[in-house]
Amino acid sequence: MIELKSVSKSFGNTQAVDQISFKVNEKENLVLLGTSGCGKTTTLKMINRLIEPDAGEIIINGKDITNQNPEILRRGIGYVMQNIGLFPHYNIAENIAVVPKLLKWDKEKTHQRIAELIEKLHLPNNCLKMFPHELSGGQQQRVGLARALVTDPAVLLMDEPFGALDNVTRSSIQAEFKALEELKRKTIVMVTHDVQEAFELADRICLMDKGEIIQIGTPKDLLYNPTNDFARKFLDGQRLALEFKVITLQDLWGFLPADQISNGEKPLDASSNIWNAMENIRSTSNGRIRVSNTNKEQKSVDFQQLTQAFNQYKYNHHHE
Ligand SMILES: Nc1ncnc2c1ncn2[C@@H]1O[C@H](COP(=O)(O)OP(=O)(O)OP(=O)(O)O)[C@@H](O)[C@H]1O
Repeated sequence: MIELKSVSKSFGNTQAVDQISFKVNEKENLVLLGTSGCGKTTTLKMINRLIEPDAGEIIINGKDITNQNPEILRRGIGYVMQNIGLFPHYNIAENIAVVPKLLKWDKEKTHQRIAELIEKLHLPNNCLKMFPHELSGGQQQRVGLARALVTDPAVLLMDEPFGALDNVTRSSIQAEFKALEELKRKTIVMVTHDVQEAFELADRICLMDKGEIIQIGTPKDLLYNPTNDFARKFLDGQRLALEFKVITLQDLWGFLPADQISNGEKPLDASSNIWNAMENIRSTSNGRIRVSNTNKEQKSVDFQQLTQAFNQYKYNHHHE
C-alpha cells in the first residue's frame, strides 16, 4: 500500500533521513518511534510531499507519488499535525470542513459527515460554532482527528497525535482511538517518541535513530528479539510495563488454571492484554474475571493466577 525505497533527505549538513526503506500494508498501523531529531517527522512529511525527498522512491497504491499533483495526493491522505494545528480564527465546523470545501461537497453532505464524526469522536454537539481556544486540549485533538477523517481517506498520517495531552487524557483517547471502527479500515503511519504509546497502538514499530532504521517489527519482536544494543537499550526501564501491553490472556491460556466458573464474574475477552486484565480484576468486587477465548472456552482468573501464568510464560519464552 505504501512503500518507501531508499529515501533520503538532508537539510544543509544534517542528514535527516538516510536511505530508509519500508512497506506499510493495507489497514496496518506502522508507528515511527525514536528520540527527538531522528527523522520521524521528515519521513512522515515526505509521504504527503510536504517535504520532497532528495533521493529514493515513495509509492502509494502502486503509483510513484512524485508523478502526482501534490494537492490531489494530499486530498487522499488524512494528516493529523503535531500540536493539533487547528485554524484559530475558524470555528470547529469550519476547521473540519476545510477539505470538503476544497472538494466542493454540497452543504448537506458536509453537515451530515461532520455530525457523524462529532458523535463518533465524542465531541459535544454544541462545539461546532465554537473556536478552538474554547475547547480543551483533548477536544481540540479530536477535532484535528475529525478534520483528517472527514473525507474518509484510505491513508492517515499522524504526527505525535497525542503529544499535546496530559497522561490521563492521552490514555483515554488512545483507548478510543484503538476502538474506532473508522480507523481500523485505514492504513496509518504514526510518529511518536513515546515507547508506551507505540506499543499500545502499533501493529508494527519502525525504530529509528539518526535518520536510519534500526529495526522494524511487531511490538513482540522489538521486546523479545531486538536487533542490537540500541534497540535493547531503547526499551530498558520499561520492559515490564511493555510486556503487560504486548502479552495477551490468550498467550497465557495454557498456564491459566481451569477453575470452576461462578456467576457474577466480570467477562473479558482473551485478546485483552495483561494490563487490561489487571485493571479489570482491580475493579471487580470479588477480584476475579471470566476470560473467554475464540474457542468459546472460559476460565476464571484472579490476580495471583494471572501473575503466576505470566511468570511461567516468561520463563518458557526465555528458555525456548
Ligand atoms: N526544515 C528544516 N531545516 C533544517 N533542518 C531540519 C529541518 N527539518 C528537520 N531538520 C533537522 O532534521 C533532523 C530530523 O528532524 P525531524 O523533525 O524529522 O526529527 P523528529 O524525529 O521528527 O524529531 P521531533 O520528534 O523532535 O520532531 C533534525 O536534526 C532536525 O533538526
